Amino acid sequence: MENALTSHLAPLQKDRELRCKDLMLSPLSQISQRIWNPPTIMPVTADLEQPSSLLLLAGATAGVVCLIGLEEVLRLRNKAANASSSSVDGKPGGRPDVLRHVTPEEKAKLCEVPRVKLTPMEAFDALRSGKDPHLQEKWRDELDSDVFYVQLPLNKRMYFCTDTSCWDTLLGPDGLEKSHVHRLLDLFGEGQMTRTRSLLSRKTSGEGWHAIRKALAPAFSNKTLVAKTHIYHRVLGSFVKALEDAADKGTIVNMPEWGLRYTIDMIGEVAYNYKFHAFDDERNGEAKALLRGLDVIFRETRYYSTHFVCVCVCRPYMVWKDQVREYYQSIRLFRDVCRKIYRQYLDTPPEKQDAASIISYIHNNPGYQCEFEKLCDIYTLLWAGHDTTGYTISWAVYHLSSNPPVLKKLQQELDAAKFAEELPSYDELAQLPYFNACVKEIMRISPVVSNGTRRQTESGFKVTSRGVDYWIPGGYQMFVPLFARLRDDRIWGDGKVFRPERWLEASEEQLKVYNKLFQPFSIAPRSCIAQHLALIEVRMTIAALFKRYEFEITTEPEFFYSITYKPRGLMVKPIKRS
Ligand code: HEM
Repeated sequence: MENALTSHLAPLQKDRELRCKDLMLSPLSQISQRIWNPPTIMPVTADLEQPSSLLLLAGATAGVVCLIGLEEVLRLRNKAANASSSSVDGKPGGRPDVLRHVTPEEKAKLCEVPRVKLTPMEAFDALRSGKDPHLQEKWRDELDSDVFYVQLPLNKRMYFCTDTSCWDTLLGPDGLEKSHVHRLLDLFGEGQMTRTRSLLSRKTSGEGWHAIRKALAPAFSNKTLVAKTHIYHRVLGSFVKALEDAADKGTIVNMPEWGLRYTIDMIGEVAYNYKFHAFDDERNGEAKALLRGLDVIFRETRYYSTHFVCVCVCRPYMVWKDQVREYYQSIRLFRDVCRKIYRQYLDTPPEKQDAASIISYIHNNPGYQCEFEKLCDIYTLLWAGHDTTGYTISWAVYHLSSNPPVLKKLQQELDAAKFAEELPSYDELAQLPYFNACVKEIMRISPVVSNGTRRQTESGFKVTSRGVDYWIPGGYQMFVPLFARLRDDRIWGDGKVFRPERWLEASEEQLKVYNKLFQPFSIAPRSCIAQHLALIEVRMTIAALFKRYEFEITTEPEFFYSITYKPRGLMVKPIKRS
């Protein structure tokens, strides 16, 4: 792993300094990058026998202690402020006014949220390991409550609300803000202690999110995306060809890995006109190194969920851990590849730039304050744009291959359909009811963004669930897991069973309820900006794969959660259909 990463880093790093000057226009960003960009500071490679390294380590330790203390002081201050601001007559700042209209008298009558019966260390381990993606469902059933919290070490808590009726209140336009975790620590460390953040992590109000999203929206409209069908077909064509070779040779395929190779190719071309050549054995070194690197990043990023400040500050000093070195190498590789993508775009003469590509919309977006902010969204879209779709395709292979009667029915429909070209178009697929029911069912039972994202309880507020009024204190992280909504037996009857027929058999009334609750892309205003892109890609791919192949599962997957929900280790043998 290290060799693969290092060999791809070396050439990219050659003109790194130059590009940093070029792209990070803000001097503040440059300075903070240098100070806080862990790969460039000493400790990761520190020679512990050098007195200077020891001094640095001692200084860093003192810094960590101060930061943890500072964080706690800020939390307590926030708590005190919330206690006084939770009245109707106060004029509190921030957004969730709807949530906080509770008088002190009312507050006294509210119930305390039940705590998950785990010690802080047990809760930390359970969340960090990612081995049980259905934890929140389990905790909900154990406590018989849709609102609960886990206590974590260092006096931290995470709140969860699995009640679907609270969804609009918590995530809707007047709902909770994005978590302050993102303010300190954006994905891949780029936002660490800097003012830069990505579309995914900006607060809904006051951080330019609205302007940026509005200017990016046309790039993700159905019309713009459907016009790129030739690109989807080209990339999908190489994936189908690779599977054909595997089928001819009887090769067993690691489906999640292949899914990600395919979707990184797709997002590279659709969004950035950049070719990763992930299925070309001669040229796929960069893509392979990048995907392995991202796997390392996600593994490490799990620690952020619980103790982000400690992790973000301490990790660079964990010199004895190989995985920490790998983590920073991977971040470096990821950043450098994104810079290369942006450089390639900037070097393209304007008349040859594709004005409808997502990178053009990023580059010409007046919402960003500097080039570095644009780069942050190039990272975000590259990551979010392949991981989610890649694992959805793997889930499709898993569910359809594990349910032969469903697969048979689906293939009958696909066989009967007439497609104008070899690969189907978006409009042609829209005409296939059973196929569309299968796609919905896959995304219902295995929503890749199963936890939603974290939100922040900026001030204390009231939540009513199952007729009980709870008081949620301010200053904590809150999760509104998608799983709970999409797999809840109280809504779906047999929520944990894969049954596409439910979408076709439901009465009109029932279907209305299902469609309202089926929100794998979350709800406005922070719903997925790329949902049309995701649906086009996922639909076309599922249709193309299952029209040609069947997949024999040779190794059952391990259900795993780390940022996204994954069927880890799913091995399949593609078999050509006669
Ligand atoms: C099956 C595929 C996908 C699923 C299930 C999915 C799901 C989601 C969900 C649930 C959110 C909301 C997170 C929150 O509550 O804060 C989200 C946001 C987002 N997604 Fe996706 N997504 C998918 C594909 C993609 C793709 C292909 C891209 C990029 C090309 C993308 C980019 C983003 C971005 C940038 C946001 C943040 C939007 C904002 O806050 O304004 N997603 N996605």
